[in-house]
Amino acid sequence: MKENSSSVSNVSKRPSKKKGRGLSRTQAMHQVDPVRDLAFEIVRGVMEHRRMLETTLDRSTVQDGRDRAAAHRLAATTLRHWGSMNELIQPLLRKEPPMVVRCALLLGVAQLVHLETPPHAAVGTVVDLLHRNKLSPFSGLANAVLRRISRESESLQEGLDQQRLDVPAWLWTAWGRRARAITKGFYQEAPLDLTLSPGAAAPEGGEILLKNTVRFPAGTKITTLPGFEEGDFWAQDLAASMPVRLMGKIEGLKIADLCAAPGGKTAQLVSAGAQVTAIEREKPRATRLQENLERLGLKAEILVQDALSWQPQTPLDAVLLDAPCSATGTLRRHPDVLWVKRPRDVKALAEGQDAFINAAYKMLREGGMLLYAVCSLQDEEGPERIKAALESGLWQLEPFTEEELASLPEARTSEGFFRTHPGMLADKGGMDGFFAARLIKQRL
Ligand SMILES: C[S@@+](CC[C@H](N)C(=O)[O-])C[C@H]1O[C@@H](n2cnc3c(N)ncnc32)[C@H](O)[C@@H]1O
Repeated sequence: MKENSSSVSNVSKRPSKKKGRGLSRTQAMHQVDPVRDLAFEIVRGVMEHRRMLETTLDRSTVQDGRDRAAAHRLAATTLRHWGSMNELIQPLLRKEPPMVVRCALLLGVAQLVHLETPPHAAVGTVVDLLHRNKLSPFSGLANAVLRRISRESESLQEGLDQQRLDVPAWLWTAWGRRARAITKGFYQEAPLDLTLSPGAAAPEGGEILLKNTVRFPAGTKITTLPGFEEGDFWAQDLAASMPVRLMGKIEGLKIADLCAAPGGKTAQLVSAGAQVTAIEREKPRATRLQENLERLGLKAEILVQDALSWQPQTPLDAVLLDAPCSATGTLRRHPDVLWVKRPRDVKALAEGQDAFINAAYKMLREGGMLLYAVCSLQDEEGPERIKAALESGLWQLEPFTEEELASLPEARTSEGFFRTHPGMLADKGGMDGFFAARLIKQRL
């Protein structure tokens, strides 16, 4: 499957003008290629250290926005197709190369097989990358493997079950019958969905998906759209906009948004007329939430604290819990999640989600509503959490009705939960994976 990546295919290395002091001639010749260097760092971070892609990007000294975007795209493509590309090179290796070399090789394969980079550039830049990283002994191997792939990629790919290979076994099993559709969905780059501020007109050129949600093609920069500075909209995937919609009429209600930053759902709650307390534990993220609301001209009480230990002065009408989760629903944007998360992370997150549900119980008035949501595809973080909450006897499920989900009927489960995955709405560009359920507080 080819991905559209003019940015990477057009970026060639920039040979250094001057010889660096103390560098060998070869190193000096090949010292500047910020895109591949950053992509290499990102992929190594994920595969060697289980470090999230965004963490490496945040730490990077590469400033140029186009270089960062091209590096992100190259790294994301490599991570998305890691499993099948690994299988592709396997028969061409006589010995197992160290992981660092494998990262460089697969960056090359991604360029050849998925990004339409001209073979001489893909091979040459990987060889240079190895030289720059004191891995020159592997340059012959890279040359041989990548040249062979560039000549024979079609026949070498024959019979490979790409989708199956690109997903770690534990996730493939956990996704069950949804696995193929999910994988096909996450191969696509996510479009840009905007939620419109009350009364704002949609910027031209978008496709209206639902009331107040407009879709622009993948790669659209939100800051370049007219109306951004004026606060006419914010970025929010269609699926992510659904939990608040599913809270129904909330005008005038006292609501806490327990895990609030960067604030997409807080903005929806305030726009719908609720009195909102937004709680966020991380200070920098709370600052971002504040800035986002200011741009949109919306007001909420923002508290920087641990929602697990917060108690309102008077019981609340509703709580929105967009709980910390494995984020497997966001694989289109974050393919690193595939390789960073482990089954034990999901287990620990599920325990945390139960703790948040119990904390929410103490905040609500009797009959108050908990809207539970996670951007996860895992049963343990979705239906299983709700089943556990119901078994406690503290809650009653208020199923989402057919009318409430008339615009997305395939997202309604037989239990009355909301559940999406990246393969849904495929003809319009897909959507994130989300789970949501509505619980009502019962008397003890
Ligand atoms: C899934 S994100 C929330 C996205 C947000 N609801 C939105 O729509 O923009 C989870 C957030 O919860 C925050 N968080 C995690 N644990 C928390 C806690 N114990 N108390 C408050 N916030 C927490 C994280 O810092 C993160 O910003």
